[in-house]
Amino acid sequence: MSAAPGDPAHPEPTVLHVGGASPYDVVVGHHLAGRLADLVGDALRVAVICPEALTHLVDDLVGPLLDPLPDGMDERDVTVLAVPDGEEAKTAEVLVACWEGLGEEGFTRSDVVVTLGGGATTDLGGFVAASWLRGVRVVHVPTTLLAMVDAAVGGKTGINTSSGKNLVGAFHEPSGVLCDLALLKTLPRAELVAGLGEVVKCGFIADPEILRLVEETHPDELVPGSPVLRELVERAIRVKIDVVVADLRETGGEGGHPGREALNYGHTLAHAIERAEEYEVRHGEAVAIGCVYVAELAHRAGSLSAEVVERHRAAFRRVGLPVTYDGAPFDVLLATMRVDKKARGATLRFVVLDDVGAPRVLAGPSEEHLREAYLAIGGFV
Ligand SMILES: NC(=O)c1ccc[n+]([C@@H]2O[C@H](COP(=O)([O-])OP(=O)(O)OC[C@H]3O[C@@H](n4cnc5c(N)ncnc54)[C@H](O)[C@@H]3O)[C@@H](O)[C@H]2O)c1
Ligand SMILES: O=C(O)C(=O)C[C@@H](O)[C@H](O)[C@H](O)COP(=O)(O)O
Ligand SMILES: [Zn+2]
Repeated sequence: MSAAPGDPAHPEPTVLHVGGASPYDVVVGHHLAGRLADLVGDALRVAVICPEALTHLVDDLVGPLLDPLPDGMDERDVTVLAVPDGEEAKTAEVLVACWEGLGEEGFTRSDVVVTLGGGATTDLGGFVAASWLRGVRVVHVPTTLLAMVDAAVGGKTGINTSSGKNLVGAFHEPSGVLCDLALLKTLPRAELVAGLGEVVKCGFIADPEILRLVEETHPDELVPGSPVLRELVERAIRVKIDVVVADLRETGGEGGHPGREALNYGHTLAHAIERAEEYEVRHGEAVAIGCVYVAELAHRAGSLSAEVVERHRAAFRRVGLPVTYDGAPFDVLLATMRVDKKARGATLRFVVLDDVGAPRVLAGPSEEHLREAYLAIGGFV
């Protein structure tokens, strides 16, 4: 993450502004560590929440926070709170351990949490910041494609419980997000591909140009450093920003648009699959399966053409994501889907499409359609 100003191989950073009551910027570019100091400002204490496996990235990130110190500051304490990798970090036990860490440091309301990691880390670290002293500042430095295009933006934070995914959390917007594309170079291919699941999702719910790029680009070109990957990243972030600015707290959209729930496209089944697989399946992979499932459901409910259903299969497959699932009986998944956040009482609600870019909520689909759609993605009842 060392600074490389004016690097001719990389264009200037793109600054994407998120408006609203707590505005902030999402910066996309290369070698952005130098920008962290401005975001941290005059905080005396900084806690970096980071998976153990990525702590080697911390020195480059925090170096500019310590040298030079802001005018008038003669010391700054930087603490690293190392957390378990991936989904294992999103537990009540790890949350409590982070609170204890902040308590030991005497963390006050003017101090800042920095998250460095994938979406599991930004979800956990964001919730630590949301809950400590009822809310301290957080800056996200996402290190996976998925966290850059989705998890770090928009202020949804949380952890899992034994009943399911993200069932405890808060809306807590970051003070800034630094998407340093240089960090993606060490990301395993399977993790990059998982991030493309959320990118393709954004294509279906709001930006057909994303689909065109995916359909016309050879998948081998979707690598860190490629202009097309950068364009996909920026387009997906723009989709997310537009949605969260209009409906930060997921209270609903206007004119039939589902509002923020649109970003949950494919997630009702995806979260149930993740739980059934004890989080051994990547989130982005489960989202791909979940999107194909809900496309099949919409088709049966009479809203989506067979052609667009097949376009789902082709687009997710093209980037290397799964589009079938047969790991759990339908009733097991249905039981988990009943505690999805979009459900209301006994009524299941899904985000479906009438067409590309035209999402809406389907409430209370028939159990027959739910089962048929599961069979259509290779499942069993
Ligand atoms: N809050 C939101 O709006 C939101 C949106 C989407 C997803 N999510 C959540 O995000 C999580 C998934 O995030 P994810 O896909 O980033 O997974 P993740 O955080 O589990 O990271 C995946 C793996 O990549 C490794 N890794 C991360 N950065 C790396 C790098 N630069 N080089 C090498 N290895 C690296 C991690 O150590 C981990 O093993 C899920 O919990 C999901 O629910 C939240
Ligand atoms: O930001 C949102 O809103 C989303 O729904 C984005 C999803 O990609 C993300 O996985 C989110 O964490 C799901 O939220 P949840 O409310 O279903 O837990
Ligand atoms: Zn998601």
